[in-house]
Amino acid sequence: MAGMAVGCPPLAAQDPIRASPGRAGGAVPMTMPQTAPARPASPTLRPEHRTSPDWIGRQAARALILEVETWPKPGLVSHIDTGAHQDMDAALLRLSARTLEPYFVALAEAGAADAGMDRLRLIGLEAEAAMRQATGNVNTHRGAIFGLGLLAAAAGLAGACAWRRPLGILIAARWGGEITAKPQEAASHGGIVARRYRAGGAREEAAAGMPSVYDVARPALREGRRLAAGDEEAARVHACMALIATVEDSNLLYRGGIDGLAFARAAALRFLRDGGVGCRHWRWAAKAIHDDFVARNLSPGGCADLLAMALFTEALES
Ligand SMILES: CC(C)(COP(=O)(O)OP(=O)(O)OC[C@H]1O[C@@H](n2cnc3c(N)ncnc32)[C@H](O)[C@@H]1O)[C@@H](O)C(=O)NCCC(=O)NCCS
Ligand SMILES: Nc1ncnc2c1ncn2[C@@H]1O[C@H](COP(=O)(O)OP(=O)(O)OP(=O)(O)O)[C@@H](O)[C@H]1O
Repeated sequence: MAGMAVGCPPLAAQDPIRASPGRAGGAVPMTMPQTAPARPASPTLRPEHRTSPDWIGRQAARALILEVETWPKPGLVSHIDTGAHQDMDAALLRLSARTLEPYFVALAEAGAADAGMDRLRLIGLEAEAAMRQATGNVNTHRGAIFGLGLLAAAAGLAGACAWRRPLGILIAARWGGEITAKPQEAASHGGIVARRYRAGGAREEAAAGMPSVYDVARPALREGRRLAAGDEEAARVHACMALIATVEDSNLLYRGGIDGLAFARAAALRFLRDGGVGCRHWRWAAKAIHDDFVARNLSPGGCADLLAMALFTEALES
């Protein structure tokens, strides 16, 4: 794969995270940089054998399963309970993750061949169809297919052209313009929310290079490990709360409107301000927030996806 004649996209003249279409309204400039980007210099990718499409696909499925095996995540499905969801449980999410693995492999291969967004979208739609077939038409991972799928494609492209900077920056530089140019779906829940609240959702996050993954979830995972003496599940809960406190999650907006989003953010922020997973009784504090979300039928599915994406990028970037 490393020998393939694929040219990496030139770096954006400005940091695509700060100057992305989603954030600043302009197209990502595809010229060589004059100055170093603002994001901290690169996590280098792992050795070549660990960037093969098969390995990338396995890591994507593993990240989805790790996300499920995390409790308490406010309103979300886990191995302990189904949160604010009537139509899915942990077993269905695990089945969905396993079903999607070959599609993540295909996306990594397509990325390695420098495919454009049209090709990636076709594979993404096939993955959605396979997910619905396997789950009896339940939307277990639509948002995750999109975000993790783009990261898998970026990992494939990065391996093919020795890209040594974050995968999110590669997404913004290679596919950000095409993601922004595609009209928003009218009938999807994300589309309805985008019109009603001018919320950018999953597409804006991706076109901006996944800032919530790199600037929120990854630092929170590290902080969670420090606070909870290396307890990985605690670190994932800490990162989930950090995401809920900041992300404009279209699932929260669809189910709870502006008030639901504000309630969710305030609860997560209070948890973090009280010490997060460094607090002695953190699990019960998180469980109380989980119960409040369930009582209000709130579920931050976008934050769950972003947590999985953070775990995936940790596995691929050292
Ligand atoms: C862009 C997508 C996510 C459509 O989303 P849309 O905004 O129309 O809304 P929809 O309700 O279907 O899904 C939104 C999902 O995104 C996630 N999400 C919500 N808010 C956010 C956020 N702020 N950041 C990231 N993800 C979020 C949630 O899981 C949510 O369920 C995607 O499903 C799509 O276009 N699929 C077609 C296939 C494709 O293009 N694939 C690309 C290559 S993999
Ligand atoms: N553990 C999880 N629990 C719940 N949702 C998750 C989880 N992990 C990821 N998600 C994301 O949440 C989305 C599903 O959320 P949800 O069921 O709230 O949305 P919906 O199907 O648009 O609408 P509805 O509100 O009618 O159920 C999926 O696209 C998926 O990517």
